[in-house]
Amino acid sequence: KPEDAKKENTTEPEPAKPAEVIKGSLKKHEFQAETRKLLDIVANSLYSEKEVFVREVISNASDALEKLRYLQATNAETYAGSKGQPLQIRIDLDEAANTFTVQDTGVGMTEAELIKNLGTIAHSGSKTFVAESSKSGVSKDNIIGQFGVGFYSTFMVGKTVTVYSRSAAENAKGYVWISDGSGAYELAEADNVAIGTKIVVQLKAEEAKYASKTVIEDIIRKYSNFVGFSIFLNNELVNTLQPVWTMDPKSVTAEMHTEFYRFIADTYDEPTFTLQYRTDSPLNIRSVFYFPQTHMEKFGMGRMEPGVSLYSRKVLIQPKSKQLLPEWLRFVRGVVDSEDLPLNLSREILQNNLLINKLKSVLTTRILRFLQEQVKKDATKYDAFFNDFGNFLREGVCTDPQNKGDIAKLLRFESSKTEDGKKIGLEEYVARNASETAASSTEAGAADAAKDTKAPIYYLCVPSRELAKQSPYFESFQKRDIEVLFLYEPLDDIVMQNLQEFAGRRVVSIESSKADDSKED
Ligand SMILES: Nc1nc(Cl)c2cnn(Cc3ccc(Br)cc3F)c2n1
Repeated sequence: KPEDAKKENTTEPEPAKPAEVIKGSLKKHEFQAETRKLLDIVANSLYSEKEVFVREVISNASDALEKLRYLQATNAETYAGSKGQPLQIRIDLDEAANTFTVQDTGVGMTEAELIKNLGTIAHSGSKTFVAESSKSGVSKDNIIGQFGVGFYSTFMVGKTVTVYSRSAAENAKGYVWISDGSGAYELAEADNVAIGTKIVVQLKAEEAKYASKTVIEDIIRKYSNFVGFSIFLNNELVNTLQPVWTMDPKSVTAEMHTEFYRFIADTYDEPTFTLQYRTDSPLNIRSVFYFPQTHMEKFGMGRMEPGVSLYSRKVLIQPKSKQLLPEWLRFVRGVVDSEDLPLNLSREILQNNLLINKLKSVLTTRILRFLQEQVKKDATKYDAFFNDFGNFLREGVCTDPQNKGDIAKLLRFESSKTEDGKKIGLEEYVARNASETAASSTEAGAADAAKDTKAPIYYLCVPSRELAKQSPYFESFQKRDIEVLFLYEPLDDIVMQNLQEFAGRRVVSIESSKADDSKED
């Protein structure tokens, strides 16, 4: 695990091993037509950014390590031979030779798997794959990862790819697989092949940047920073941050959250609030959300980008996704990881959208409940947060009808009965004006009558308390000791018009005709 590797010194010089040697002669194999079509798509048109080949080979390596760890635990005797090796991923770059090499000490491949792994996958998925990948709404980059055909993305940047692999099963032989990504590959037995898989990409001349350490380091940090195995780049440990969202919340310290928050939010402040949320139903979710201390929109510095990234099994799928939370929650930073989001082609894209929408509504509800808990926990701290972020919540009342009732509970106002500067919420207002019944009940249907029999929530839009006191409208309410909310924020008028009612009570401005009812008592 990366945290274990931290104890090992991070620049571990790898003892030189004898180079692999081909045994016998290379045998040529033609790809089946199916496979070739699929692999052409992968190597040429599928990915929006070529850099994702790094993510794909690291994900395959991570899966191979995961698989070996499982087999060592369940078939100890068969896999005893591999016990000596640390489970890790090494990437070595050679600018002179213009090569990118990734090696894992994972379960490795037998000769049959080297042949099968590309063929069958292509065979099983290629029709749906080709059909869906053209219309898929979800970013295509992630679909390949599911097939493990991600390996073939190396041909986006490689003119020749050589794979050395030896299965971790006892007495397995080592093999070498070579291809230029066209219709064929060569295969032979080889000596000095370490258990696991080593992929040597001879880079195209125009892709030499992928032999640069800084380029590859940035790509690893972007996509694969939380892979559960140590990743060494030119013998230096790269992935040191822990995937806090997958850890037991009790074992994550505030410092770990702050470090992680600063990494994902690319900022230096600390989160005001932290929510770590995990559930297995209605779908698997491991998530963490941070509420920043400050934001730029209040200075009119333009609209903030959403800040929650979508991962699947610790691998970045969609950075700063726009689909995970409603727009008015764009100030929230964090990570959502769900194993249930296969993004693969067997499900209708529509279903994926249903999955994403289900995820969005579960997350939004949980965040609203969390913020309501913060109001009760520390109203002063919450009010400070509300002073800075209140406009996002006001926007939510106006743009998210499904959640507007719950968002309204988070709004805070001064009133004719609060001390100057002190705020209350709508629930508090309702609770202490519950005894009131409205003066007149109309002949309208039962529902309306219910609404009318409960005293409305009265408010006054006014720049300050002093001006409220001078308002002729307010005078009559003051005389009858009826509490009136003071809305100092211009936006609040629109918010209240959008809200219309709360907890079964109409929300009424004392400057409007509707408030006249109260004069009849
Ligand atoms: N690292 C790693 N380890 C394992 Cl166990 C597997 C199994 N499949 N793949 C993908 C793949 C498939 C065919 C060829 Br040729 C190369 C290749 F990387 C793997 N990659």
